[in-house]
Amino acid sequence: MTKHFDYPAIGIRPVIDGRYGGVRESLEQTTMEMARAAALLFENSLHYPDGSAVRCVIADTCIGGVTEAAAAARKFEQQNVGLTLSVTPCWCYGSETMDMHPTWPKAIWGFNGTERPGAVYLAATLAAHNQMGLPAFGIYGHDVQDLHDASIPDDVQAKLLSFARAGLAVAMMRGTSYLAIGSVSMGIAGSIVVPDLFREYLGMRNEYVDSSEILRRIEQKIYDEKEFERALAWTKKHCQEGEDTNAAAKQFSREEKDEQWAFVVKMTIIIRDLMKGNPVLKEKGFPEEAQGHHAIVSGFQGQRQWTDFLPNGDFSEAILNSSFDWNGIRAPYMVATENDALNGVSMLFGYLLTNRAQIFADVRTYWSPDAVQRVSGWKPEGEAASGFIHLINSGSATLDGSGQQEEDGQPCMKPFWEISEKEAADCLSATSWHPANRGYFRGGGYSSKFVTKGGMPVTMCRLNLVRGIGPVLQIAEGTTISLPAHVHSVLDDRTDKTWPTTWFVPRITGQGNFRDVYTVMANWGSNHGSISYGHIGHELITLAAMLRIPVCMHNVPDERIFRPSAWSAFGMDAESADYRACDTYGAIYA
Ligand SMILES: C[C@H](O)[C@@H](O)[C@@H](O)C(=O)CO
Ligand SMILES: [Mn+2]
Repeated sequence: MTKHFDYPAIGIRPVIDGRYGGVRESLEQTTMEMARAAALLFENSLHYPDGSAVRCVIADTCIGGVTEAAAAARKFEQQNVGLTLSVTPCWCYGSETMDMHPTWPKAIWGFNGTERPGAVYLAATLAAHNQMGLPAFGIYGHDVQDLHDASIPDDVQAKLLSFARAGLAVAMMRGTSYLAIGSVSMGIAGSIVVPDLFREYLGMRNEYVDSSEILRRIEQKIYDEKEFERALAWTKKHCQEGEDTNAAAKQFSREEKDEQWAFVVKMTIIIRDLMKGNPVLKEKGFPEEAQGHHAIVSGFQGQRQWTDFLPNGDFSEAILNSSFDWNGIRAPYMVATENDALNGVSMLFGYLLTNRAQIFADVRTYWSPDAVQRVSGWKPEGEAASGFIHLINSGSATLDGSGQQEEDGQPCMKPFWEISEKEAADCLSATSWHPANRGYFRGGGYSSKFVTKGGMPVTMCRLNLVRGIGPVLQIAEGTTISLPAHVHSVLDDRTDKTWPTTWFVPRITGQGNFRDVYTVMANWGSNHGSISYGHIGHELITLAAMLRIPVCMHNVPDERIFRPSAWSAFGMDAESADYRACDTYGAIYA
């Protein structure tokens, strides 16, 4: 487990007018109070992936000039700060006080007052940031506040939190790894793992193990055997086996099926250990294996060499991506099926921004209203009136995606520490585990089947690599829907009905790639998408700007979009400005 101190902190820089003899003294307290208020907001609102409160580090003194700026930078380095917020209620000296760290995401909150001009410092210092190629986010309130008003207005809070969530995501992924287990799955471009992307844009490294490592660990019992017994008993009790839809001649015997259950449970423990390590392995004489690959996200190739003769990874991927297992309710592990690293990164973005488990899915079918009516006799209405998209893939969809958790009577997916025992149990009850379709998976295994409850606000995203541009991100906010039972059956049964299904309607704007539901699907850049609970498109946009990844398609309203101040110097067409700004600054770790 990561220790709390290992998570990066938010560094807070109280910036002040350096003139002693009256001005500085009169502002010391107000400035420090602003820093404390920001820290309190972060600590009370934001959590690390283990559920603990976010840590803030405030500079020891107000920063009135370069010496104090350097002292703050030194303190921040020592205390594992990963992003900074400068706050000030007054005029101070821009380039003399600014945060000049080359990679920390930065923001400045300039108090919108008029007794002293914090917003003037903000503008002056943003100009310095832009002149020096160190983009920073600018924050100041819409309404003028009185100098001693210590409250943080709602609009300022929203921007502070968006900045902090995205900045923490940047900081938390840096220094971790993507673990590829196996290689390229069925020619899927996203599983051609490109190390330059990880190193230059995300600050991550790539680890690679051959899938045979899983077999070795199974054969040589390199796993916690006690945990395995516990895990198997739990699985037998909580994971109900579903109908075997294979032709009778292709069905495995009961004995073979039971062996496969034991196999996939071991695989699950082993994939987790490969990612994170496990001290029990050291006690068993495997100190190297005990360390793990420091992986914040992984992918399992599976198809085809592995699944052509061994049980598939569906159980392992689904359980690891969920917020619960035989060890209770716990943080999900990000595991991409088909080793689609680009979708794995998309999941990681959604996860780090929300602390919620993610649904990995094929973006499989656009169902037009006419097609639905033709095959089911039902004319789609309400949210389904313009058609919908069938999201479905065996494996990596989190069981949290069944929608059995609730907030205010509505289905939702929660951070693990808010999930009740009953909600976890309900997700498991809503899921059946079917012997894998042997046409695809000759070696068997078990695929998770659930149908996502309608009514959840969700955001689908996907990172693509485009030769000549680099990475681009696409984002579609929308909602899950429920279909009338008979319509669901007709549509679902035409596909791989032993896989988890989510019916998704993106929010349509009538324009561009969001002209209609069909156009969203037609412009999706790959076979996969990652689906996060909530409408987090604006936070993905802020994160993408920090990483210098342009957003090629989104349906987020303008008023929610928050990018570094420099972006507005690239012109008034937001999309084109985003592309040129990302191109100008380049990957942050290049
Ligand atoms: C079983 C099949 O090979 C599926 O896994 C395939 O359609 C995909 O998921 C492609 O993304
Ligand atoms: Mn797929």
